Amino acid sequence: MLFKVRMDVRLPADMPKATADELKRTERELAQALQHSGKWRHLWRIVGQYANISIFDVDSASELHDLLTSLPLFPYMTIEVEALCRHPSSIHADER
Ligand SMILES: O=C(O)C[C@H]1C=CC(=O)O1
Repeated sequence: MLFKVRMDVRLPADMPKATADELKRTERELAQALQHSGKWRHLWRIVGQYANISIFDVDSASELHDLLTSLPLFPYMTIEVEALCRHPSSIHADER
């Protein structure tokens, strides 16, 4: 199942830089592992915002929920999810 996910990150202004840096480091490690696994198919920065648009390929909505809530930055993110399916006019036959 494909999902489009928008994540907006807002770290508290008074969060120590070392804490923020460690959160971002662990977030990057997990995000890259999930990309290597094929679960996190696309990760795009939204220009000018501390936000991203991502495409996830997971087996269920529950799996996506578990994955998103496991992200180190989850407590500091607002997340919007939209389910996707194949467009009948798409020329990309491999899309599910
Ligand atoms: O920077 C972000 O958009 C938030 C989050 C998503 C991947 C990652 O490494 O951090």
